[in-house]
Amino acid sequence: MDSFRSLSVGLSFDKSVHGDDMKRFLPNKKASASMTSLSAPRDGVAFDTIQNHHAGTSASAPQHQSSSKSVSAIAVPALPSSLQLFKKSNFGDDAADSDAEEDSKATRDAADSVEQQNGPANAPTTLSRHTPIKEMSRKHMINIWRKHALTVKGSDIPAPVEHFSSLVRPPLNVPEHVVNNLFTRAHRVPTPVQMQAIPALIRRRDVLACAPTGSGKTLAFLIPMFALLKQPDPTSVGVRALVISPTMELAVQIEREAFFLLKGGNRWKLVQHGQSTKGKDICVSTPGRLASLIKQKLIDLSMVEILVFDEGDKLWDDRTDFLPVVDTIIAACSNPNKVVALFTATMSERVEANAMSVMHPDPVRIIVQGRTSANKDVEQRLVFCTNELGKVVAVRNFIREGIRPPVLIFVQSIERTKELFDEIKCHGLHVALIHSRMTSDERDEVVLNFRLGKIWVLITTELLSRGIDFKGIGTVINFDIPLTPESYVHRVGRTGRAGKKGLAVTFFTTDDYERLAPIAKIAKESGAPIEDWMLELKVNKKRERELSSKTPLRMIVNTEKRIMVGLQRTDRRLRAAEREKEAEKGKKGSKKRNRDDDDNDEDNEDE
Ligand SMILES: Nc1ncnc2c1ncn2[C@@H]1O[C@H](COP(=O)(O)OP(=O)(O)OP(=O)(O)O)[C@@H](O)[C@H]1O
Repeated sequence: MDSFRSLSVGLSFDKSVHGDDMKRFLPNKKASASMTSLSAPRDGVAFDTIQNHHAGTSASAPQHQSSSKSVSAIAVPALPSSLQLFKKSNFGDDAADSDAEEDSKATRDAADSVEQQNGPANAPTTLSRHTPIKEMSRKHMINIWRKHALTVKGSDIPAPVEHFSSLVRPPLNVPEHVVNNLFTRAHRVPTPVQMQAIPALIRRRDVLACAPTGSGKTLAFLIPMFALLKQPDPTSVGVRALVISPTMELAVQIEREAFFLLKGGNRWKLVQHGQSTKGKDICVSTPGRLASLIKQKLIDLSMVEILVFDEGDKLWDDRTDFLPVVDTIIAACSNPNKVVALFTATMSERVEANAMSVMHPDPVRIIVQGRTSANKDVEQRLVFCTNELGKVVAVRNFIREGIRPPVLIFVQSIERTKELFDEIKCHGLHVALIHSRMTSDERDEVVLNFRLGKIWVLITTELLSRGIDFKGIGTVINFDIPLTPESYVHRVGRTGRAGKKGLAVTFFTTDDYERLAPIAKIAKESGAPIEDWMLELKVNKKRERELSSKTPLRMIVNTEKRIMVGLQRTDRRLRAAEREKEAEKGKKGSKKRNRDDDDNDEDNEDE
């Protein structure tokens, strides 16, 4: 942690270049308040999660306990009826569109009101006052799919949803508070993956969805989760919805989104680590944490009604260590009627087949754009650097010429996060590093500070390559070229999120040529101007597989460390040479002694 304390040094960004970006980081009370709320529940709101025992920060825990005695419930009052967005009896799509301005004002008022109240939870919402959604013709469905580059497979596919206001209407019946909350964020129109995945899951169909990074997959499974669960069930013996994510950081982020959606609803409960799961509704966790809870019999998954694998290709990839753990979890989710869903931005056919083996027959398969395609809102550049030192020079040049902060830099190993941190920290940047060997408290602190804009440049490993939604990341730099095309898609997808534009720069040297072609292909397909020679550097499939699991050896990028390691190596070589010399001398000495002995023997024989 000492390294992080050195980060609050002055900035050296050019204000004329970064004026707009810097404004984002000026103290913003509203943003700070919402940041604080991630770990510190607001008035009248208490929520526990399986992860927040470590996310939570020492400051949050005592507040939490003092605000609620039985610390495991969200207790937010529903909106007063005068502020309900859905008070109109006929809240159709057209009406919603024309009332857009009015709604957003009412929604802001409603949100403010929720913040201020601290009363008991409301009675269940009545949904019958909404008119049912009209049936959609097959032709209209196909038009929507075409318009949004959606490929949808499966039989009897539920009609896509074109506006969030339709969600409250039968047969979807999403709780009103969920939709109210979407409107407070000005989310009115679903993204393509949401359009199709939400109705499919609500109709209890298993779903396999592959859609670009930053296209709203989290809400695509959380919204139907609330519709499927309908009401909190304090009598349930175990959790009813389970979301599995590959990293703790992502699990915490998903919980935050769930927390956002359940505001204003009834007393939904999220599981806290170590607590009994009795009477709890939702659990978001990593496979490792879950497996350990299952082993200790601290979690009952037999009641799970909806099981979601976020970043599912990582969890279902048989080249990773997750698969046996995932098997244990699936075995524990013994309810045969559960709905199973997998969401990702990159899905190979092998992963799809693996996942389908635990789903009901005929799941709805949704692919937006392609199986491994980069987000088109990200401007992608592949930059040749002569060698490792050339990469350091290139990073410095980027910073000097005016980088768009916040910036995320990916390297291939934990060691290299430290090396690069030491190499660029002297440039007066608010720079930090994060990797999986840090404690969860340290990681939380870095992530929070990055979110708050206190850290401008964050150096990381694959740990943050997937799922993490940092608002406003302007630039991603692949300092070390990713090992796989999938990793490339996820890494560059940390920018250009939710319709915003971003820049992703990938450095490569002559040593990286074998890895370049598939990445260049993805960049080209998403509109980057890629030179043909890069696409022609193909390797065969076998070699491609080898490369994907082999981290290349690279020269140390930190000058001090390189000199030190170089000196140590020279020292070791000198000592080895000396030892060899000594050994040689010893050998010669003993040969001579042997010869002398032989001579003596001969002398003796002569005698
Ligand atoms: N319908 C919507 N309209 C506008 N913004 C949205 C909508 N749905 C989600 N968002 C926003 O888009 C951003 C990205 O969403 P999310 O993190 O779910 O993306 P993702 O598809 O899961 O990305 P990744 O593949 O990287 O995990 C979030 O900030 C979210 O609030």
